[in-house]
Amino acid sequence: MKLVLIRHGQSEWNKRNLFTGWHDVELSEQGVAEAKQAGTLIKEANITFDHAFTSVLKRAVHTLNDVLAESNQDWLPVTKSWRLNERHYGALQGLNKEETAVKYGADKVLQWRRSYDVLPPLMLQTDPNHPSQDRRYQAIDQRMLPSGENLKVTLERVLPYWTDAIAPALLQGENVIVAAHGNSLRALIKYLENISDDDIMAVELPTGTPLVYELAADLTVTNKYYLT
Ligand SMILES: O=C(O)[C@H](O)COP(=O)(O)O
Repeated sequence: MKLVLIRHGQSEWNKRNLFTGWHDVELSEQGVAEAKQAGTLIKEANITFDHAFTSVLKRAVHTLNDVLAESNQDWLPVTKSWRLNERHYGALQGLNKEETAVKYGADKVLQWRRSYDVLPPLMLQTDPNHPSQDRRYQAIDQRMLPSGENLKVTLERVLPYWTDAIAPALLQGENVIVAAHGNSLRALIKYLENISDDDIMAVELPTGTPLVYELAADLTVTNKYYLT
């Protein structure tokens, strides 16, 4: 069976080079075009799905909608979960990445962005943008609400969703698409390909580009390629 991972198309905040995390921004015009193109590529490759998964953030949800529309699979059952959200970027959310590098140093910012286990600076629970203020997240155990996540913490909350929701669909022989985010997908890729904590630092995912995994019956990866 096939597992297709797709990072959302370019968002308005990708375009402005802002740390985004759980902030809910729309796709840019270019991002919509990328999502539609991804759908066309999936159609041309004759890939059909049995189930789709996405996050509760509109840049991923809308990317999935465009992909399904362009590949004529609008009818597909879709399941959304906060566990597929982008990593929470803590107090960095809304800041410009380049300006932050000038202020705190490029090395520090690289560490915040790509190290496996360094946490970004904390977002306080009293912040009006903290997820505890958002209806979508009220069902989450308050102790799990992040104040800033590194890739390790992101993997720890993505993995139960893989095990409980995505893997069971694949194990039934279903083809699955997951439309999510740069870092929630990097976490999944680290797990799927057994990539080390050091090597995952260099793994980057382009926006709006379907990544196809062909999986054996036990879900080991037998082949991997981008549709471009
Ligand atoms: O949340 C963000 O800012 C981006 O979607 C991913 O950012 P990164 O490339 O800094 O991890």
